[in-house]
Amino acid sequence: MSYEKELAAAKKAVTIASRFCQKVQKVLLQSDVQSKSDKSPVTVADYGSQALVSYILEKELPSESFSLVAEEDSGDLRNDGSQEVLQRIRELMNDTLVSDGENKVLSAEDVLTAIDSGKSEGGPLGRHWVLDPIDGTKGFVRGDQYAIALALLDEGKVVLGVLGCPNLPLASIANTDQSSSQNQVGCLFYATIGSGTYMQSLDGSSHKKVHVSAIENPAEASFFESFEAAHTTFSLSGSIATKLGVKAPPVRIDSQAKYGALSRGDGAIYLRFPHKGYREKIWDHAAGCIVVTEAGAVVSDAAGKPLDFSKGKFLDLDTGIIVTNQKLMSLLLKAVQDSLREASSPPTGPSL
Ligand SMILES: Nc1ncnc2c1ncn2[C@@H]1O[C@H](COP(=O)(O)O)[C@@H](OP(=O)(O)O)[C@H]1O
Ligand SMILES: [Mg+2]
Ligand SMILES: [Mg+2]
Ligand SMILES: [Mg+2]
Repeated sequence: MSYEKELAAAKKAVTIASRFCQKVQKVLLQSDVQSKSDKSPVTVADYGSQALVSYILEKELPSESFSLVAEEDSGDLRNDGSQEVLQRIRELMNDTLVSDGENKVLSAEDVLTAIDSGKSEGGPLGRHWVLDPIDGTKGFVRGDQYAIALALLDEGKVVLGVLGCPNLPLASIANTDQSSSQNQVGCLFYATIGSGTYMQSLDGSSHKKVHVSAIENPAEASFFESFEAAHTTFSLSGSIATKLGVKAPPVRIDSQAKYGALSRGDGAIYLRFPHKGYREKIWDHAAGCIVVTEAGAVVSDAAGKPLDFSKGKFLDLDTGIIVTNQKLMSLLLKAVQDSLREASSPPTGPSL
């Protein structure tokens, strides 16, 4: 099955959305950042990116029935107090569309309609686009890493992924300070099922096939995890790394840029252990998962089961997500299960 048309449309959509987000990050105002009902942040860029990706996909693939599962919805933008924010999104988006040669000026209603195309629930049948318009909004607001993550689900399987990482240097971030200024920044990773993973610069100048690290000795491995302590359990990943014999300190960056960095071998392991009660959403992992899998990695939950994207908006998984290459996975799984067992059994004090 070829997904050429869909890949071309997805790359165009993510590239335009990435350029839009780069522009907005430079001029982001405090008033551009809102807080959603779940207390998580959302910005004019999250909304604008979702509207742009939805608009471009529908324009580039007119014939197909369009189903999009996306993180944001227009609810908060439709209430009276949000007219100014909506206008700002519209102006910022139209600037981008004009500078990208798209001869279309969107109205406020067009913006709301485009955002709301993302209301699909996904599921095991048919085709669904899966979009996180800005993954790592906290990183985006902080001026650090974030990603535009777009995937295609076909009959419940992720078959295509495009990951725009506007702030990720083209050079490895293995252990250097990823904000080092001399590097060109802005990467686009893409993969289709069975065809490998490629990385290009956002401006399309450089382009190469990438592969995950082939490290077999954990002592040489480094691992990636969230920047945000609220999103993962640092003590658990630390214990796993120690059991594995990993010497390097963790590389902590926001968003699915971690999957992109792993796909090109910047690190060998990704550990994600959300705190109790958190349910992972498919848009936080679909694109990253195929990008790193097609580059040679294994992605599983803490029980070693592959992630299942066919169950709607949520990933129902065991405890956390672990990623590494084929050679290290059995060692990693054992370290994970030993650490989880230790964490769940209370420390045995001296017998009284
Ligand atoms: N308590 C929590 N545990 C795990 N992930 C969480 C979380 N709260 C939010 N997230 C998710 O973590 C994503 C960012 O991933 P990372 O931690 O790798 O930077 C956020 O995506 P958004 O920024 O799109 O909302 C959000 O969906
Ligand atoms: Mg969010
Ligand atoms: Mg996200
Ligand atoms: Mg998001």
